[in-house]
Amino acid sequence: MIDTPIVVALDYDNKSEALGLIDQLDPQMCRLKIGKEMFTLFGPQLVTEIHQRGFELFLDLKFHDIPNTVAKAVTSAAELGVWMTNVHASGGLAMMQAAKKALLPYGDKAPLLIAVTVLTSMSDEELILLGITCTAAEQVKRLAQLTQQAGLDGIVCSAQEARTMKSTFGDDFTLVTPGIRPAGSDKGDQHRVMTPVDAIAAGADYLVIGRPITQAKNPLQALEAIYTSLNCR
Ligand SMILES: O=c1ccn([C@@H]2O[C@H](COP(=O)(O)O)[C@@H](O)[C@H]2O)c(=O)[nH]1
Repeated sequence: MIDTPIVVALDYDNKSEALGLIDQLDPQMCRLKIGKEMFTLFGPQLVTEIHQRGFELFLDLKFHDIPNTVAKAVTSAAELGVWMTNVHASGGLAMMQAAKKALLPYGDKAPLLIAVTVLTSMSDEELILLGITCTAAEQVKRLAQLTQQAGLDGIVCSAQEARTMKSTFGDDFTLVTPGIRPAGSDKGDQHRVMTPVDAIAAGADYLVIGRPITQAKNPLQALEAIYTSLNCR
């Protein structure tokens, strides 16, 4: 039984480099995530190689399409045996319901299915450019409500929204939070950020952490420092 909130985001264009890092990591200390870049480059074979190394995997492909297409995509993810996968909540209620229904035959072997609300790179100002005139926090709440109505397991949001999400949607509604930045680290393209310790205190269930670990001089040391700061030991 793995009991760690850390999910390391592997955004590499080089498979050997990614496997080199994975081979230093302990599956008890973190889960792994691959997204559009690595899955497009290396495909299901990479999923197999990660599973062979004993890690649970979040397949972060953020499906967003018509219901029939998304249902088939999440079925394909389930066939790969991944731990978690996701869709965009803005794909709508019918799309999310179709995705959820597609996973029913897998029973307790189904991946956790979560929905992306508002990307952590986005600010209130960027939402206005999309014609969304409420704040990011309000839009997250609206999409989380739709996600819960569709019966999904939880959402991707920023840790800044975590406290309100837990109190509104309950403890069983899983919160996966990227945009995690240890104090002093570079925000990069992330806008709604929080430190690992504050994110857990706010109620985040899983912390998705990429560059603060993968781009660190010593990635293993960076991961261990975060793990220890969370009192996981
Ligand atoms: O709202 C979202 C949804 C997904 N992500 C993904 O998480 C990681 C974050 O990486 P960092 O290097 O720690 O910024 C990345 O793979 C994104 O695709 C997100 O950041 N925000």
